[in-house]
Amino acid sequence: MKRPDYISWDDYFMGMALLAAKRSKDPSTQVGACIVSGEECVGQRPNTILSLGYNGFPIGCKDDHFPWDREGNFLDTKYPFVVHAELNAILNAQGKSLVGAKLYVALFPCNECCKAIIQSGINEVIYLSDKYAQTDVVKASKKMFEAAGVKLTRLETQTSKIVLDFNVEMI
Ligand SMILES: Nc1nc(=O)n([C@H]2C[C@H](O)[C@@H](COP(=O)(O)O)O2)cc1CO
Ligand SMILES: [Zn+2]
Repeated sequence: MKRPDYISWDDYFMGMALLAAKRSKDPSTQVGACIVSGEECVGQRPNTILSLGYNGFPIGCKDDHFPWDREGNFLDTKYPFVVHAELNAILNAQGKSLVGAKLYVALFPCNECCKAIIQSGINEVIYLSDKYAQTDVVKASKKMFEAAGVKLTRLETQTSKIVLDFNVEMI
């Protein structure tokens, strides 16, 4: 008989996004994104991970030379420099077609990532938290997603926690 407590596809892909977030050096907010092929992705089997990304500075912009601060003069903060998880995941796909793909991300995408998501052909965004729903950034995103016909799904996970234990001898 099969193991009953295996994780669902949705929890698996959101888990991958959360694991990617662990690579982020942002001291306050770590975000990860996972892009997965959908049923209608040409040349791809469904449920295949196409790309992953997390928030960080662009290649060559060293974490030791660029600021991670949230406050101060604009150029002394992370905001002009950081690449969001969603955009990094799209760019990390390195030209692979994302038409008809799904994007899993913990936090609802901002308006800038929203534009890149729409233009890349991703047609569904699955997220966990919409804690900035009241901001104009998220309102602008929703306006564009709706106009572009991108499906928005808040994920109700089947499991509340997944623990990774590197002590494989214990298995
Ligand atoms: N959807 C998102 N994806 C992201 O990768 N981020 C990143 C940008 C920053 O590095 C960090 C937010 O910083 P803070 O303002 O909470 O200290 O998370 C932020 C959002 C929210 O729109
Ligand atoms: Zn963004």
